[in-house]
Amino acid sequence: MTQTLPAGLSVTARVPASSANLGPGFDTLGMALGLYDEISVTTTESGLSVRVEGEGADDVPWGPSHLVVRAIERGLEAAGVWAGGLDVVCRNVIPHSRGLGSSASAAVGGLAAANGLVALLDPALALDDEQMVQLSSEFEGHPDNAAASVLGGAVVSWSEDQVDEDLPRRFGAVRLEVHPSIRAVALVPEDRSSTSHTRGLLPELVPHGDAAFNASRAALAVVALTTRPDLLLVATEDRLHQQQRASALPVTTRWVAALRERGIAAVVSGAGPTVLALTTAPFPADLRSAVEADGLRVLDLKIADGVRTD
Ligand SMILES: Nc1ncnc2c1ncn2[C@@H]1O[C@H](COP(=O)(O)OP(=O)(O)OP(=O)(O)O)[C@@H](O)[C@H]1O
Ligand SMILES: N[C@@H](CCO)C(=O)O
Repeated sequence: MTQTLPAGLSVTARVPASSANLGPGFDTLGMALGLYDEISVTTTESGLSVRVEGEGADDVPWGPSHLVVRAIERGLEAAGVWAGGLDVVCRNVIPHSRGLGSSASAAVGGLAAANGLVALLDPALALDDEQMVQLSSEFEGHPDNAAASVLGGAVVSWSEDQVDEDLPRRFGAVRLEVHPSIRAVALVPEDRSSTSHTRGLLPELVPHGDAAFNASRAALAVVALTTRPDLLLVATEDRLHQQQRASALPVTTRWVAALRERGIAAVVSGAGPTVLALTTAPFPADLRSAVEADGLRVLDLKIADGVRTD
């Protein structure tokens, strides 16, 4: 039986950005980064009001097609709960289309806000982390980003083959506790890049040798991230997607190579164009100046916990 949320309930979800792939873990590894969007939702008697502040405010629709609104509705539907009306305020900090998982954060934030409202009505109806990973990955399509924003830390995520087209694909993820000495630095270009465009550059088939190369590095990445940060440079090597996307990401490719030459474990963040550097030492001042002079922002970011609501 559908239950109705009374007007006047409010929640705020604080959802981290994420970086997918981490080099060799294409469509699998991810990490939550301490750059947060905030989504406040209040139930009303009727109607929908949407306000967006900050990143993307001029680009995203302020109505029912807004990603966050669709995710809130999906979250309420999954819990079997209905709202007469909603007042939604998005305070966005995560840059859009830069490889920092903004669309997954929007999906996770909307679902978490809905879940927070559901919990106020009846905690027994609220979704657990496993269901949040499933729904957000289904909704957005990239479990490596979505699971990182749900669970925090670093994640190993996976999707199962879809055996029945009438049933949703199944997704799963586990959180890894990142070694406390590892810090993340994001080099964020001004230019945007579309995930669907750079995915289109990937070949249908890959050589067996390259697949084996990446399997070893992805497995090693789990070790390096959790207990052996000294192995990060070798553990972040990739042969499956970064070079294949290089023609669309010339600035990114140049900085990944320059940082790696200096011994810093740099990778393309998600589908780019951001560069993610994982390091146990402070980011060198000369490199920081050179990157900034090239027009990229340099962000020192914490490895974040997952989405929170209050
Ligand atoms: N907070 C948001 N609110 C509404 N729409 C959003 C929000 N964040 C992202 N989007 C939508 O998602 C698009 C970006 O998705 P895309 O997958 O290309 O990049 P990304 O998620 O930022 O990066 P990546 O998936 O490579 O890490 C934006 O252009 C916008 O349409
Ligand atoms: N694994 C996905 C992440 C997109 O954010 C890709 O690289 O296309």
